[in-house]
Amino acid sequence: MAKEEDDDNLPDKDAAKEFYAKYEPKEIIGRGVSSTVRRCIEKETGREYAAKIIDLSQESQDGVDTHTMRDATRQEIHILRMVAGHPYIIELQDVFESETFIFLVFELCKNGELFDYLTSVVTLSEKKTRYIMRQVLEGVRYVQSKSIVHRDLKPENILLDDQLNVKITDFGFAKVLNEGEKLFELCGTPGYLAPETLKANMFDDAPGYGMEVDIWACGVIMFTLLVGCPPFWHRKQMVMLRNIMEGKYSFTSPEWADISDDPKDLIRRLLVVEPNQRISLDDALNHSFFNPVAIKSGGFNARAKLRLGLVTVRAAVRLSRLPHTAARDLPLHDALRDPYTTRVLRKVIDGCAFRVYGHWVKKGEGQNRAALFENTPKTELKSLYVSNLSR
Ligand SMILES: Nc1ncnc2c1ncn2[C@@H]1O[C@H](COP(=O)(O)OP(=O)(O)OP(=O)(O)O)[C@@H](O)[C@H]1O
Repeated sequence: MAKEEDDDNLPDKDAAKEFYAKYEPKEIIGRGVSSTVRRCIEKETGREYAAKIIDLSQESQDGVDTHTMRDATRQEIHILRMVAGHPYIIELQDVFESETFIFLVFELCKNGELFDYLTSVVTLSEKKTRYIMRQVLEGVRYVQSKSIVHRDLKPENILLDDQLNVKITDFGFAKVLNEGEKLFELCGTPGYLAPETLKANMFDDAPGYGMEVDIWACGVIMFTLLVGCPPFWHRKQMVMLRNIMEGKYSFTSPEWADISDDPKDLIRRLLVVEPNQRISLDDALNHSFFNPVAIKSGGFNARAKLRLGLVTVRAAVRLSRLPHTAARDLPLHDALRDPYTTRVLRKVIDGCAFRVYGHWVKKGEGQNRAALFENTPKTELKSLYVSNLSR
């Protein structure tokens, strides 16, 4: 790394003697609105961590009060400590505070954001989605067990460690809820907002929202993982927000044709507009998507037997069709005439297009992978939230 860059970005040494005494900062691995994240090494053990260095003086220049920023960070630290000790939630290892900087030392997630992983693979198989979503739902269940609502769940806030295990992060919008308490502030990222969050902001008589908003966001994430584009996206944001409030999305784009019924059914139950009819996290984790052929030893389970029969028949049909569907047997003129209709080629085309153009070259109406990159409103929403805090 260039020396000037280090000089530019590393906080004054006097400001955080304790941090430098214990850790050796290395290269920058990410940037937030008001923070820089660096890999660092704990001197005593040689273990690697990620240090999020929050520049409070920078916040002051941007017009957000330093004290407000400090208080908001302390609140985030408080919540991070409440949710500590779960395998699918980011572990806060150390905190150092100085006049102008706060250092948060986290466990290092070598595989970065789920968002970037999805970008590199375009879509996830049902199996991978099952693996990731089980961990996400378990992590959120733990958060809820502490009466905390995260309010900003999305693939950017789900990090992956070196084993590709989920680590839910960014508790900047999280809040501890009292029994029966409802919230009204608008905060989060537009495409992931639950209908009740939008209604709480739009209608005076709205009942507010609670922890169910995180379950909705899990539905949006799961949909996005499977097909690589979000369920409610529309190029006009107002239409997208209306789609969310009406729960208007569909499984009609070509990718869904290859996806089985179980994940669709779970998404339908997660994306229920009425929060008290939305599936609970326990029920979501017990859904057949996570237990494909659960046959209990002992008693006869008709449902499981039927499912096993269906899976077996489907597998047999696929095997018998293999010679006709495999790419090596695809007639050249078919492949040239309409390659996108062939699944195996579709995957390759999507992957190439994505790598070349850096965005989704989309066919289905009303959906666009580029939407995944439209995160900028978060900044506006965050400052809205911070200004709410200062009231
Ligand atoms: N523990 C970690 N391990 C590996 N990379 C990380 C870790 N924490 C953050 N990063 C990387 O650093 C980037 C910035 O993280 P940060 O938490 O500052 O982002 P942010 O949530 O966008 O910021 P802000 O809270 O200011 O909005 C992340 O997008 C991620 O790529």
